[in-house]
Amino acid sequence: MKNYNFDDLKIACRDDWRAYIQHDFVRQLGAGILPGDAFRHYLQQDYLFLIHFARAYALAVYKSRNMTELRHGFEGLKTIVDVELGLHVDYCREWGISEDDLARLPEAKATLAYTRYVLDTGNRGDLLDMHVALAPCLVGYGEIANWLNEQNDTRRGAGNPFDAWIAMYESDDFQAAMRAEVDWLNARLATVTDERFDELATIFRDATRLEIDFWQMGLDKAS
Ligand SMILES: Cc1ncc(CN)c(N)n1
Repeated sequence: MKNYNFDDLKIACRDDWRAYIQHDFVRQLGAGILPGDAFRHYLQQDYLFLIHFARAYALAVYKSRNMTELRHGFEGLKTIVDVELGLHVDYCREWGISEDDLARLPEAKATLAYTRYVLDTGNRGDLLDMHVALAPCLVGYGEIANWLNEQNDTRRGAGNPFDAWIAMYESDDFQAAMRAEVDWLNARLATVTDERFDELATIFRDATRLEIDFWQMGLDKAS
């Protein structure tokens, strides 16, 4: 039995993980050339996405068996509600989308598919299944901000209309939440059997594929 860790999940779906982190939507956003309609559609759907993800963290809290697990789930819930959703609503306003607009939004199929997949995985499985399904979201966006900062094409500052988006995910708060999630997963994955790892890798791959669809939804809106 191998001593698994979070990197093994990424290696198990290497191509999908790369397609997610380095998606054209991400590249264009980093270069500041993403069409405004694509970003606006993404922002609107991401508001709905984040509400369901907050519910998924609440489910992780509910499924906790001790204080450590409960605190970990609660910290994830707080990051989404206090940090990400708060910034998101302000950011939407800057892009001409009011809270009333957000409250009336119809949910796109890609949003429905991804959020309900994660909630179903959490309902059906245990806390580890749930956190593995959540990981592409929390860890992926932190990694995307870091990856963008390493690319020559990425423009930072006032010349890039999406600069604040990158700043949100490179922020100390978000990066700390990402590291806490990886540490938590590393500790749990170290003790799983090969069969259990394969089950978890399937969940991780499916959630990653649904992230790719989410980016694509934004790009398709602009075409
Ligand atoms: C679709 C999606 N995935 C991930 C994140 C980062 N929490 C997000 N805001 N939206």
